[in-house]
Amino acid sequence: MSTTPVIRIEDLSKRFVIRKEKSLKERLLNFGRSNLHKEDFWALRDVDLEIEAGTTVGLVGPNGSGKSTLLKTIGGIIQPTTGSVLLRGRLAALLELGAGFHPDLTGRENVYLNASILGLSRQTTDRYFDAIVEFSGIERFIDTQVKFYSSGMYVRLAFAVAVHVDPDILLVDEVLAVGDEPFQRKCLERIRTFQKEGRTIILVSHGLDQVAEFCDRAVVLENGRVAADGAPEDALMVLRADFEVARQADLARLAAASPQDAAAAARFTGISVRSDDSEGGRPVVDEGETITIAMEVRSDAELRDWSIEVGIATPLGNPLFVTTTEMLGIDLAPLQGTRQFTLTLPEVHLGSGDYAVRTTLRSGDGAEIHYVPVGAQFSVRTAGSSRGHVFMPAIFEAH
Ligand SMILES: Nc1ncnc2c1ncn2[C@@H]1O[C@H](COP(=O)(O)OP(=O)(O)OP(=O)(O)O)[C@@H](O)[C@H]1O
Repeated sequence: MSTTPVIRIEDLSKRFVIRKEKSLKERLLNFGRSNLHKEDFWALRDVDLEIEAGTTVGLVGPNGSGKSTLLKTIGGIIQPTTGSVLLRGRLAALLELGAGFHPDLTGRENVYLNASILGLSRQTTDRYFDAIVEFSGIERFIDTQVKFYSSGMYVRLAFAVAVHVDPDILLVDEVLAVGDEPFQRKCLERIRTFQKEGRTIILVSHGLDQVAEFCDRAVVLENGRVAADGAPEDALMVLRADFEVARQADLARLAAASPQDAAAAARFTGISVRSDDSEGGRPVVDEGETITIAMEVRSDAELRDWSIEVGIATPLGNPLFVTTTEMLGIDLAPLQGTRQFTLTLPEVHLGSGDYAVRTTLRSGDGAEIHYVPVGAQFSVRTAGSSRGHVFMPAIFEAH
């Protein structure tokens, strides 16, 4: 695989001007002038990215963080306010539903129009036409105006065109999600083929597991800026942690609306992993050895009939192990104030890698009182005789 950048984004920013209705007071004060006032909104700020040929990059982030704006800027559909995008090679893009299709033209006419915009001659498109229609699976509607298409039919045809025009770079926004399951699977298979052929793909997705599975790299956008960029596992961990911060802030806001409940709410006030060894500040345990998870819980009001759940998850948040005080047959005494607890796992049989400890406080009916998805992290070291999240001794013999 070559390491030449095929996309170079430098210092890219995009400003939108939003027009808002003025309040009644503002209207009275500005009598006679427009009822709208303008506000600048920066959808992208100082984005620098270099994307190497042959990589699949997942663009992730909360709603409104600028993913589609970045993809459209790369696709040349919107112009940046500052900065530049340099591309090497033919680009095909699947952006907003309907982008690139003319509603009054038929599917057939749109295939030719689209292909010619992407630089294909009529003869070349003639050659690909049947394959495009077959891939799309909408033969019956190919001579219908696309304004009568369902959103799924739109995407089927648009994806079919995009993958048949021999692009070096493929941009795919969330649109694939509107296709039905068999079609999505077909698209993902095609994307895999593209990867093997060394093409470059940028994929916007809210499916973080999908990004982890398909992408070599993930870029996290938050408020128009790059918040993390790197191996999917690391970048997605940043995003998940930020989602959790936002969720806790939401909970805090809700709690602030009823301060009595907030003060009374029980919560974890400390979670750590103890082991004999550490690397770069992170506890490390050798396979087969012991770790101890220490927790501190605080409740200002008396907490009765409650339990603690402790889990171990991969950096991407997939749970591997869960136990609860209930499962362990332990009845926790009522709690008022602060108390410490430990859970000891005398033999850790995980594979090499990093893990997160997640903890949940639950009331007697199982309802969640406080959930901490990444309370602490630790690494496991093995002899290196296997890969995967579970460690098992392996003996190989010739007979
Ligand atoms: N044409 C426009 N005019 C004004 N504001 C816009 C325009 N296009 C996008 N925005 C704003 O820019 C921000 C980023 O939008 P964008 O669609 O890029 O986000 P996104 O990360 O793709 O979100 P989602 O996950 O919801 O699809 C949003 O706040 C959006 O309202």
